Amino acid sequence: MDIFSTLKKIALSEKKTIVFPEGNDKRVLSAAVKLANEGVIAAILLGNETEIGKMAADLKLDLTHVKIIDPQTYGGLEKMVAELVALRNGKSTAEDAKKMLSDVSYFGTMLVYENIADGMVSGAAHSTASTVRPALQIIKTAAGMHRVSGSFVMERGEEKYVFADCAINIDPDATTLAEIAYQSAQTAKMVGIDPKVAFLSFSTKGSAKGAMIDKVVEATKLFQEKYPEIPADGELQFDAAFVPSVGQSKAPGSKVAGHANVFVFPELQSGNIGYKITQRLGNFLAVGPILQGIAKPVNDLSRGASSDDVYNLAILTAAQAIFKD
Ligand SMILES: CC(C)(COP(=O)(O)OP(=O)(O)OC[C@H]1O[C@@H](n2cnc3c(N)ncnc32)[C@H](O)[C@@H]1OP(=O)(O)O)[C@@H](O)C(=O)NCCC(=O)NCCS
Ligand SMILES: CC(=O)OP(=O)(O)O
Repeated sequence: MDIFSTLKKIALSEKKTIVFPEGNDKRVLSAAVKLANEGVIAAILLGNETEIGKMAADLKLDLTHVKIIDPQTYGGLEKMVAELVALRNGKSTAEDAKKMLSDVSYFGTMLVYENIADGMVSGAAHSTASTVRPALQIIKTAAGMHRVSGSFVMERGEEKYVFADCAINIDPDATTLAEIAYQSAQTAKMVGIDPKVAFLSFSTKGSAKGAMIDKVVEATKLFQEKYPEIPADGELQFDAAFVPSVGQSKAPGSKVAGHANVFVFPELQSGNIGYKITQRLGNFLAVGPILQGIAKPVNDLSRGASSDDVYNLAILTAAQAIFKD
């Protein structure tokens, strides 16, 4: 069974509420309505009811099963402002908080914070930075985690992989890289992949030298010390990590080289470029960025996302909410 059919079964077992701040985006509206009509989630759309109603009529969508909240007329706004001020702990005044909440990303994130929604999916029309910053400030990291990161689940037929960090940490240090690898291994387990983690580089086992490679070697060592139960190796070039014959020749004796399924990129440029090449040239389904290491599920979309991508990411978000309980 493909990953998303499995996750959909999980999501159907306990209906979670997902908020979609971009309620007036056609891709988001279609996906949210479809999921709500199928009974997979309870959907909250943010936006103006009349505008969303018109769009739904044009798209011939039935809004019976979705809830629309208009942030402009929301009755709980004063309470939300007070909560946000308290949460920001001296960093934002009531005036700042009101301004922040006029941004749907902040408003939606606060609905998750207040447990009105179990998770949020946004980013089809907003940059990753503006989607994710509220989550970092309000929801914060999960217990024991220090940084939130962003992975993609890549799927093509029977081939299933996790790529990270493709979205958040611009130039992680070795400690953060090791934490990203742990979070990615957890994401892999959630989607039914038995993780084998490769710390990627342009060097395999000392074939090149320099500070960039030292960081990857250090991250691998930290990870292996902390999580000896999860197979991991580095530094590995992608071919050594992925192709069994190349892995054997470049990293003989490695249990991971040639068989990796969780790919940890050394920094964000390679991670973001790497997933987009795999998606666009390799025709892989790319679902994410999935925020990892965060206390509650909030997930971002690429602005290039299709309605199917929104649909899949919302299913994954609902499954994350179930796993967290
Ligand atoms: C994610 C990102 C927006 C955060 O940047 P930022 O808002 O400038 O970060 P700041 O340093 O101002 O931090 C804002 C808050 O988030 C927290 N934060 C930042 N990065 C974090 C991370 N990776 N994990 C957890 N918390 C983080 C900070 O601690 C801070 O919290 P505070 O306000 O309570 O003190 C930034 O790292 C970024 O732009 N990343 C790349 C996004 C991108 O373009 N990706 C490519 C497309 S997917
Ligand atoms: C994940 C990602 O690259 O997002 P966007 O395409 O919106 O920048």
